[in-house]
Amino acid sequence: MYVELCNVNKYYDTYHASKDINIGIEQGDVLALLGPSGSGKTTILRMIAGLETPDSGDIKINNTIVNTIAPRDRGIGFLFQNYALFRYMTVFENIAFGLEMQGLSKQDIKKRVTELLDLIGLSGLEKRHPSELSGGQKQRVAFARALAPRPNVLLLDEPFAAIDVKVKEELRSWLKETIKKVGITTIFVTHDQEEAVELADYIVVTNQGRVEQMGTSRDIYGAPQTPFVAQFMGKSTEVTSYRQLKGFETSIAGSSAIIRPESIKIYKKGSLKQYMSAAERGVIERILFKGNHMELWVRIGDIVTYSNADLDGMEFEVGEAVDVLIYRLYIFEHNMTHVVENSKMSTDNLYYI
Ligand SMILES: Nc1ncnc2c1ncn2[C@@H]1O[C@H](COP(=O)(O)OP(=O)(O)OP(=O)(O)O)[C@@H](O)[C@H]1O
Repeated sequence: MYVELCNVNKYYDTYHASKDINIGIEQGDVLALLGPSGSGKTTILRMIAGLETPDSGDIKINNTIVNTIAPRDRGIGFLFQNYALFRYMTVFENIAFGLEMQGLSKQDIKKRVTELLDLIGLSGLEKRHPSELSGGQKQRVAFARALAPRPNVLLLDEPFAAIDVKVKEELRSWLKETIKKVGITTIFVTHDQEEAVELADYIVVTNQGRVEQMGTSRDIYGAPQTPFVAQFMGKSTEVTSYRQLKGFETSIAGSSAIIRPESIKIYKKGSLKQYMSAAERGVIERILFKGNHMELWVRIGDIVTYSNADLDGMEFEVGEAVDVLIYRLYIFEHNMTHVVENSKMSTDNLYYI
């Protein structure tokens, strides 16, 4: 592992902000720290940076314990959400800042800044001041400034938080490509699962100061180990009376289960040609227009859940009686998650529904 946290604990007075954190990232990989506000993501990032000191445990970079090494000597570059560019410096001066601190010659500084301007696609704008740049351009300059001294690790704290939605999407894919091009080990904090899934090779899900799960986004989405992770990754419905559902009567007696919207399909009453024995009777409670799709909320007994529907698919009305197929549940039993398919449906035939 290139960056590693081993049994790390951090208290703010009596508040236990990081609880026995064990995570690692290989050289060149991108890791997302993903969790709700207050779950301890930034505290982990700040400890890696050296801006906070752990109360116990070790932080290692390239196999060296760095607990007592000053932030500037850890070989780390930072990028924060609010750009933090120096307002009175030009783009060139901002990018050159860390290089001057390193005492590089004027000639070497010029060479490196030119190289970075090319990397961020802003060659020609070096004389501008931050006030003459768009939000996305400012963030690119901040990225170049963080990379200029050739750090071994890049830390990003909510890098897109202050950027508007459209620019954010563009900037995200640009950042992903650029990080991979440079090949730098990167750790970033986000509360946005879409951002984590798009950018990261590995995701660490944090909750109440703990690591709930670490893995690829596919692992975390497809095999959530805790109810928290299952609900945090994608919107879903938690149910306790899931054994009343057709096809799940003999399922494991767990504490609760999650129904994901993609595991449900809603049909016009009587239109189902197969799997009638697996179908529930439901009533449409709410229809929400979501721009490129609809959300159909349906009541099945005391369970209210929802699925997504195409805009050009079947049309439904609130109050309409419908047939509902539930393909799969994620059932939680102690610390285990079971992915359970509907026993009344043969998976061989799923594609013909
Ligand atoms: N310097 C501090 N002193 C006291 N408590 C702190 C300090 N910094 C953070 N905390 C507390 O520690 C907990 C974790 O904070 P942290 O900033 O790590 O969470 P986060 O997941 O990054 O949240 P956010 O997304 O809101 O930034 C929070 O309850 C926060 O109030």
